[in-house]
Amino acid sequence: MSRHRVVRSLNAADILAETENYDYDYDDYDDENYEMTPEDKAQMDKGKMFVRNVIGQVEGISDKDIENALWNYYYNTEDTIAYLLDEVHKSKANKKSQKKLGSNKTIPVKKAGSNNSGFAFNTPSPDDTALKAQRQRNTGTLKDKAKQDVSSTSSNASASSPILKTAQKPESKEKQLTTVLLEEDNGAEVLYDNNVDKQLRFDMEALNLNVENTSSKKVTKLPPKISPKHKRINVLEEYKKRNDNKVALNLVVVGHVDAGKSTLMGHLLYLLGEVNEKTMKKYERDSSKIGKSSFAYAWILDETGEERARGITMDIAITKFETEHRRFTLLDAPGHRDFIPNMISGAAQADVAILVIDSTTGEFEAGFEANGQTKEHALLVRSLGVQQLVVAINKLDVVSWSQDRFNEIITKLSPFLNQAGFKKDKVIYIPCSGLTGENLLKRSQNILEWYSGPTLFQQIDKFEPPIRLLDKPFRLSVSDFFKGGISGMGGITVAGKIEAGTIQIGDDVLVIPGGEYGVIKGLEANDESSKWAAAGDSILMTLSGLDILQLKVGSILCSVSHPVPVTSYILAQIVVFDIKVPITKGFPVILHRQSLNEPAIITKLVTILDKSTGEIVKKNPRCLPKASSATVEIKLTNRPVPFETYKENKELGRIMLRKGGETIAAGIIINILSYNS
Ligand SMILES: Nc1nc2c(ncn2[C@@H]2O[C@H](COP(=O)(O)OP(=O)(O)OP(=O)(O)O)[C@@H](O)[C@H]2O)c(=O)[nH]1
Repeated sequence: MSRHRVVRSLNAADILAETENYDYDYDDYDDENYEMTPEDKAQMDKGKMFVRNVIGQVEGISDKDIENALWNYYYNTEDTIAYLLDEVHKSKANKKSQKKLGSNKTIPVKKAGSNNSGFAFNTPSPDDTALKAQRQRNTGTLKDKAKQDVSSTSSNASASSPILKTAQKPESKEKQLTTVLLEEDNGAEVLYDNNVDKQLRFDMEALNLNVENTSSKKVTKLPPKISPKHKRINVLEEYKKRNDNKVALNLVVVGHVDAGKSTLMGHLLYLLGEVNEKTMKKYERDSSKIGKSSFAYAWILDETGEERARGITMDIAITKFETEHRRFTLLDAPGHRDFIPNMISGAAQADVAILVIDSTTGEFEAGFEANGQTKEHALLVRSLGVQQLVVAINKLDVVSWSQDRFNEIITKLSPFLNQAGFKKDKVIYIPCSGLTGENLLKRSQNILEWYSGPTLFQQIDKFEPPIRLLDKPFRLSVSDFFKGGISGMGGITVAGKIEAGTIQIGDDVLVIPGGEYGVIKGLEANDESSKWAAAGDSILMTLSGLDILQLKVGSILCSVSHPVPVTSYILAQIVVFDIKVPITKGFPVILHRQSLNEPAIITKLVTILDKSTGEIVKKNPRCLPKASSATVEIKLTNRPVPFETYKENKELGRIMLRKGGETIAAGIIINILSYNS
């Protein structure tokens, strides 16, 4: 049973009816000379900051435009954002169509008579009027006079807007959408969209923004219309059907350089029949021609010429495979320290991980010491939210399948992994050889005497299903993008993993920063053509109506009705890694969040915390030593970017701090501190 309580069902017509019964003269209202109350001013300032923060510096939207839109929408930031973005979008579309027609003239627009603030609604639609009236009622500025003539107000629809240089048609009544506004018991607002049968949560308190009083009476605009060409899909139902069949998981393979990650996974894919004999023979032939025959299996995943020639993985390779109960998207990460940013971007997409250890004498030790990648990778995947780990103790063929060596490695590794935050029962050690293929799919004869546990294949089939943020607003961190669409269609294609929410063909998505939106024309989820996708899916999405210059790796695509805030100033709780020099105020770092990496400065050391209890041990410390836990203020130095708190979104709320090629700390965003102008 739903725990939501219907507060009120409203549509624009209802509000109009209500307004008609209210006695006032709309023309009598003097917008220009209206004195703002201190409350008005405070609301205006907060709202302006929030709106600017969300849309960023969009060309054509001045502070004055924001103020006027806020004023007209009674400080409702969601409606204001939707309106402003819509206007810019329409303006661009109009410019484009004028170009197509070979005309560079803009359609003349009549000037607004009564508003010289530089901005006016082009077409005060009936609901604008109603809201205005509602505001006037609430501020007590209306004179008790004649009834408003709605039709005359609507026909007086030729005001101009500086952000919209072309003519606009009034929106027809049929197009006005109905929203049922629901209120959650905890005070969070839930918008229930009748048309798409989907719930979207929006809890501004969780963002600590406290921007506006959430009124159960306000009318909220829905996301832009859905193309009638596409029948709406009940994505949650489809998701359930898909997962009833086999649970989908993103698996990252990490470990020190040359530990054998690509060989191990390449060989497993071959044994599973994912690579045919002919291709495998070709890889064997070609790799031996360049004197790298031992890399034949690695070539299944290392596809570029440079990777094959150098014998190292440089970027994340993505492949799919299935076990009896799981459907995996495999992310093979580079081990070399130069490519850690790529590794982070891959690991950020992962639910579970395989940590590959080279058991060869001296090699395990090299990977495990201070500047080896075994420790760093383990810390990184844990900090990025991975809780379940399979440790593949690899290359055991080189050490004669020694049980002693296997145990020695576990003895050294296990305390470290516990310290890094992996629970004992979530870490499983598997002896194997990626080169000979033993204990990958079938039990090795060489370990029968001392090992009776599962093979690698059996163990990964036991990974527990992850918790997906399906009921949160849509979020995707852009990991790549290119011109051209899926299967030859036009547009721009964006790649990334959906961190929260669901989408389907026909939906509009907003790019933050920038505030442009595009319409989803095509989708590929986990390498398969699809009409929908949900949190956890690695997708390709073809968008139309979007300028490619608006996209950047690390940008967030989000739901139009629930944009992600943009800021360059955050409060984070971090765990400091094994660093040589303590962190001090003013420390420059590179901040990583999914595929995003941005220069930043630690501007304030706020507290040192007790690692186990989280209690404050010291306020305003002068430095943060290695292995400490602390809260710090961080400021991005280049540009503001979209951030969400960990409380709001566990996936987007995690960060990583690196300096001089080393990861120095990882943590979570606990507050968004201020907004950028
Ligand atoms: N003897 C033996 N050699 C192995 C085994 N696994 C991998 N190798 C060899 O180790 C070398 C490196 O293997 P890769 O699979 O490229 O290692 P990687 O960890 O993917 O390398 P990066 O991604 O570049 O860090 C190759 O020569 C492999 O043949 C194994 O189980 N036994």
